[in-house]
Amino acid sequence: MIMFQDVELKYAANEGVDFIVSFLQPFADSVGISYGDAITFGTAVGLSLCPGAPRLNAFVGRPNATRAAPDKTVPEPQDSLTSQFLLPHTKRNELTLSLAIFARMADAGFTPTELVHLLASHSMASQAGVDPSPDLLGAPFDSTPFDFDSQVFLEVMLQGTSFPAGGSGANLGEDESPLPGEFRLLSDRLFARDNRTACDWQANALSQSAMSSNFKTAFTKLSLLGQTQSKLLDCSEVIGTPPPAKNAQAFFPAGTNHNMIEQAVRLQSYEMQSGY
Ligand code: HEM
Ligand SMILES: [Ca+2]
Repeated sequence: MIMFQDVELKYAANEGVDFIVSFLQPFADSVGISYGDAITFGTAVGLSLCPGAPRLNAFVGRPNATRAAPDKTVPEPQDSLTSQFLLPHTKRNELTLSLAIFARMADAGFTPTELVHLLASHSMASQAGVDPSPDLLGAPFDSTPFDFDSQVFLEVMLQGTSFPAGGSGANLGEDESPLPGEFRLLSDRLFARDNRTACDWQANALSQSAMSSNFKTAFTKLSLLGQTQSKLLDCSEVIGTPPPAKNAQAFFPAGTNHNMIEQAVRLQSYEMQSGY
């Protein structure tokens, strides 16, 4: 991504990544480490400051990429979970060829369960490009964007009620959220309700400690993708210990309650039933 940014930053799915690339590249160049090491080591150092996050391993010594990744491998929030089909978007009347998210993750060796585990990252995440309205710059995916916690898993299970004020409403890849100012990705809504991922999603909603350690395992795998672990140096000891989680478990934000939970287990495939 950094090595071949001239090519890869033009891919639609990478919109918004340019900022961190322009920060990490000069940093990696000045200290003489590869871009892959800068990304994974930076993630471990960054998360060590976040309440509730796991203490990540830090392996270093990756070589730089030798060619650009092809386009259409990174899922977008408007993509379907399984099938490739033309997704009509009611508001803009545009047609988009949808990727099959589970298949693209499988290409990289990740199961739907591991994808859910990686999505703990959306507990400390916000959007800028799905709805580019200035008021929604940094609109978070859960009510606690500075905590690595189970909130995103609980809150995405709540019934959506409205699009955030100040935004342009139903954007491609956007879904109604349950809280003012909160932004929901359509793909996250589907993961929480599809029978292949709903149980893993609920397990993460119910347990802060399992959510955190699940992420650590899946992220270690992600950080070693395409690498031989024995050829890398384990520098994990220099990574600090993150502060403990502020809450032992997820809570219902003000104005929400258990009756708003859309719990899914039995549906054959939520995306089929709801027409996505
Ligand atoms: C199906 C898979 C996924 C989809 C469709 C998806 C989609 C998105 C979108 C649309 C945004 C907002 C980008 C913007 O508007 O600026 C976002 C933010 C983010 N995502 Fe994902 N994501 C997925 C998986 C992941 C995974 C596996 C990780 C990490 C391992 C991750 C980490 C993040 C982070 C950290 C942000 C926040 C960036 C920021 O706050 O600037 N996502 N994601
Ligand atoms: Ca959070």
